[in-house]
Amino acid sequence: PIPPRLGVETPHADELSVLFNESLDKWGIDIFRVDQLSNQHPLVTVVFSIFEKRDFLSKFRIHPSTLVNYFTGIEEHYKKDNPYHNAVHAADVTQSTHVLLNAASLVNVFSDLEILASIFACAIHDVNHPGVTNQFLINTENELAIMYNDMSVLENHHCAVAFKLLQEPNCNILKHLDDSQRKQLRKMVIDMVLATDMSKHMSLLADLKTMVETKKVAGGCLLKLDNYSEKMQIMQNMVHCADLSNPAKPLPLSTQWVTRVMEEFFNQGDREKALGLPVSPMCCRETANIEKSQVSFIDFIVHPLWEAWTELVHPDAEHILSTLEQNRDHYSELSATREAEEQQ
Ligand SMILES: COc1ccc(-c2ccn(CCC(=O)N3CCOCC3)n2)cc1OC1CCCC1
Ligand SMILES: [Mg+2]
Ligand SMILES: [Zn+2]
Repeated sequence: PIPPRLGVETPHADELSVLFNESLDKWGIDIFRVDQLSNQHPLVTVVFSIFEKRDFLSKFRIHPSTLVNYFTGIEEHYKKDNPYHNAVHAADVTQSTHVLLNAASLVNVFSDLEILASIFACAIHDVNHPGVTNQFLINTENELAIMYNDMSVLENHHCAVAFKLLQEPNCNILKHLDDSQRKQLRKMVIDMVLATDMSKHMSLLADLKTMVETKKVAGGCLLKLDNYSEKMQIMQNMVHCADLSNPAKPLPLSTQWVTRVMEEFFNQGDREKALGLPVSPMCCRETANIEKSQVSFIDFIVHPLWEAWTELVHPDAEHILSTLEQNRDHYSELSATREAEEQQ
């Protein structure tokens, strides 16, 4: 049976293909509308449409139904009742990276295999996420923390689940890659997914800043990216930027992500309270200051990262950085009014 257009069966196929024709390559597509129009298959349809647009089915000889089978399996392994770490987040990070890859200054920097690896890594980067943080799994001596010795527990798990699923029948999308390509892709995907662990953030950003400095010296072009580690640094930072892109999206999208991540954090806080564990920062629904937390998250983590990325791909990400700065000011004003109200 040939798979449906857009990779999913939906009564809204026409509306969805119009949305993709207009916005698949755009920063700020309404990914929540993609979720609705795709009959709750946002990841399958986003991956299928990106693979088609980049001609990956023929380039890598992937049968459409193998692609649909595999990413349907991946999508099913994203927990639907996670408010934040669900298939919509995976679709969002995947589509965001697809847009970042189209930056003019990144043209001809990456091979098709590197682009395939980046898109694949985003699609699977949080698969089977349990809706709690690494620290929670470590503190509760969860079997995953035991399995991975407290090191990037979630990120190791996401990789393992994704590659195990490839071995299911009619799911091996890498079947027609040669051995060397498959080995390279596997290494690149692991390197990118493990770099989405927040504990790697500071070293990743430091490397990016160094690269931006050397690029400036080299007259502003991304030359000599022939060695693996420099190219991988860019790919890791690109996926990490996409993973931290919520505050840099148009405000109506950003606020929905804030609601979702806070609900997931508060659920964790409830569980920590019930277990008599200390409640993690920002996880207490009674005391958390949502707007204030967003302002510090942006000021200390997201803005420094996007500032460095914007310099690297100058001038292609200026609009993203300015959206981030506008959103930051919005949350800051909200936080000030809330504080003033609480004074009265
Ligand atoms: C929309 O808001 C957010 C969106 C994404 C993040 C975020 C942080 C780190 N990542 C990367 C994955 C990771 O390491 N996580 C996943 C989130 O939980 C912490 C471990 N993602 C944080 C966000 O807000 C902060 C958390 C509450 C207020 C400030
Ligand atoms: Mg993650
Ligand atoms: Zn993520």
